[in-house]
Amino acid sequence: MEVKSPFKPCKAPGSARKDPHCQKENCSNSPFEKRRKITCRDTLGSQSLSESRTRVRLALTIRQETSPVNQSPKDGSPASNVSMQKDEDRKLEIEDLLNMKMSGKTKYDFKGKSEQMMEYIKKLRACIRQLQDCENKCSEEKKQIEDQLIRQRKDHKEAEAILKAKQQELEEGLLELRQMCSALEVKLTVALSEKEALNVEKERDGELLKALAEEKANLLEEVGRVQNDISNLNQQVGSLQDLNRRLQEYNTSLQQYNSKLQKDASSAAEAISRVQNEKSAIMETLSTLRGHSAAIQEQLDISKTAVQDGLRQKKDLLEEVDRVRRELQRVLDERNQYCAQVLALTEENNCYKESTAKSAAEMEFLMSKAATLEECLSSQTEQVKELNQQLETANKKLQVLEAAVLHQSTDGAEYLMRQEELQNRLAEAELRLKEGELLRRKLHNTIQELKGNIRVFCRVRPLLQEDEQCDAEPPVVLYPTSTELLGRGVELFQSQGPRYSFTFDKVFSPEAGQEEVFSEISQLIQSALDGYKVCIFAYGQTGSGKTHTMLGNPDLPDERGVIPRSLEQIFKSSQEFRSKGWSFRLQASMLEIYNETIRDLLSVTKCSNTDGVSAKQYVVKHDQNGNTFVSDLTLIDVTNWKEVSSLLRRAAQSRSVGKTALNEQSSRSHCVFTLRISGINASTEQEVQGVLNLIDLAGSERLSRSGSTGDRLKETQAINKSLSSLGDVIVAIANKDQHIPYRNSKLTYLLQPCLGGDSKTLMFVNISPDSKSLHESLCSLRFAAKVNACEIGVPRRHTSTHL
Ligand SMILES: Nc1ncnc2c1ncn2[C@@H]1O[C@H](COP(=O)(O)OP(=O)(O)OP(=O)(O)O)[C@@H](O)[C@H]1O
Repeated sequence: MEVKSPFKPCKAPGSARKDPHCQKENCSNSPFEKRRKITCRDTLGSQSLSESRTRVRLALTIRQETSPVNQSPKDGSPASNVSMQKDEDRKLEIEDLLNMKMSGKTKYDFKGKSEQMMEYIKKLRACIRQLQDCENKCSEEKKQIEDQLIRQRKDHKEAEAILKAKQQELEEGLLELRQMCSALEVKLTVALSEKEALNVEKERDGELLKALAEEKANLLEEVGRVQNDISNLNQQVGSLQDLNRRLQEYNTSLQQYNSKLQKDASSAAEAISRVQNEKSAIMETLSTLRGHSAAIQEQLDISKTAVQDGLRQKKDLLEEVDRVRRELQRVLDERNQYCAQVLALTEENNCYKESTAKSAAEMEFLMSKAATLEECLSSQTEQVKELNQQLETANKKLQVLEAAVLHQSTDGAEYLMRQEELQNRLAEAELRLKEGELLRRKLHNTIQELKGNIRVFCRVRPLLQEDEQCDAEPPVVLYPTSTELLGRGVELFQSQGPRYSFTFDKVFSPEAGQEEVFSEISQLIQSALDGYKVCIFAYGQTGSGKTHTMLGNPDLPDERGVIPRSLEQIFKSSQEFRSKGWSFRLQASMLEIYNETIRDLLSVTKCSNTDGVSAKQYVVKHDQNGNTFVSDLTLIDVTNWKEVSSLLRRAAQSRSVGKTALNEQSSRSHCVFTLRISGINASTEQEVQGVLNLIDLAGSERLSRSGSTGDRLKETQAINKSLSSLGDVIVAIANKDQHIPYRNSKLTYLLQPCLGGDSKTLMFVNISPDSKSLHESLCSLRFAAKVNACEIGVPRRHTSTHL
């Protein structure tokens, strides 16, 4: 049975209202469309009632789902609860409506069923209206929600903008923080490097502390020894009191002697200054005289050329006079001839006159001839007169010239006399100068003898390699400029560290050249010729310039060191002394002490075994006169520098050198050059015996700094041992100990007469200005200061006279 729907039928599927949310045509998903479809089908009566019910149920369900009231059931407000209740009731109502069954009185009670159906349709319509109302409400609610959504989006956008601004602010803050962070990192690295530097400093301080502790221990030992000595001395006090009285008497006499010596010294100093003043005055006079002499010499030269010109003129005039004389003679001869002819003619004329018989023509002819001859004679006479006049003038000229020559000669003689006089004065001044020099030398020796100290010169070498020069550290060596310390003081310091000041007899800065250094010691070298023992040694760390100072470069005149210059001076002076009757014999020897073994550097035979150890056992001996000998050592007579130069070259080839961390070519041994000087004066029979010892010691650096291993380590240990023995000897001498440990090393035993005896000793302490060598330089300067304070014996001249 078909049920006719009261609703208008659907026209066509295409004319159906479209769901604004759905793009597809005939989309059946929207609740509105679903509901309309249900209506259409009911109207058409093509669908079953149960299907219509299902559709209404579905529409109801969807409505419930899309209802904003149903979307927030949990908000718990009373209004929402009431609406939910209403919805629930409506749903139940609709459910009941949908479940309702059409039933007639009979199976064919269509009327009853139709009425029921109408009723049912009415209810359904009411339902639909309600649903439409609901839907309208829903769309209103939706609109509200959309407005709300727009507002919320706007709020969201604003919030987003605020957040963005905040984010930007935060990013800027972050950037700032990052910059701060990097600055802090830089600060941190600086702080770390400072910390490292402080650690290094601390380590150095630790080393210093260690050295001080060692020194302290030594001092404590010393104190113990001194205390022992004191107790011994206390025991001896009784016996010494007696001695003391006698010593006091002796002391007074010594004091008197001392004051006398001091007076002598002051008078000697005065005499020196006087002599120096005199010397400078003499030098001035000498230079003036030299100026005069040069001017006179010039004048003399001019006079000599004038005299020579005069003589030449005189010679010319004499030649002229001779020539005129010869001419005169010739004219006179001619005149005589003419006179004779005239006489003969006159005689003839007389004869003719006597014999008048002859023809008048002949007579006339003869008369005319006589007249011509007379004319000729008169002209000849005039010529003679003229020539005589010329002769007279020439003679006068000659006289004038002779007078001029005579005058010039007297002037020349005068000049010569003056020159001779000046030369005599010059010779006299030079003699006085030499005498002054001799006196000065004598006084210098006296002062040095009175002083009785080992003299110490400090030499600071220039910065060498590029890395030394590019060192960022400021200089570590300073030279005080106060009048008192100028040229004598030296200071070591490190930035923010303490300052160490030292004073020596002379301090040479890096600018001082080899000549300047030698000029300060030339007097000392000279005293070797006067019969003294002279010892000069160079001490310092490796690479500080010991070899440069002692030897230098013998092939370059400006670079020659102490050894070549000393020998040149000795050769020159010994030649000069020859004129005073002196003749000298000079013998050179050279040895090195390597690993506590002596090696002869001038030996021509190769006498060392494979280890470089000499097969010969060289033994050091001292005789009663304090002379030192080394057995089997080669002694070579030398007479000039050339010979010495070849010896030095030979020795250099035999020397033990090696490479250390501090010097490419390091001397690994102590090298001793000795010149024995024996002089004899034939006229006075006086003899002198001098010795010149020039020593280049091996480097004094610590083991750790030398970077030595293996053989080098052994060498360094041997070097350190001998140098520390040298220190012990010096300390013992300074302390005036009864026992001086000379025998502790070959070096000290060899130098015994120089250190404790009667020789003149000078020590060069060489230091490097490099900041890395500061500690080594400090050790060297401390050692040198100890040496400077050390009083040794009074130097003695070794002379003898055979009468
Ligand atoms: N006063 C100076 N002027 C210029 N150069 C110098 C000076 N002193 C030293 N030198 C140079 O320094 C370098 C090292 O010097 P030298 O070899 O004399 O040192 P050293 O103390 O003898 O070393 P070592 O103990 O290792 O033999 C050399 O190249 C030398 O020419």
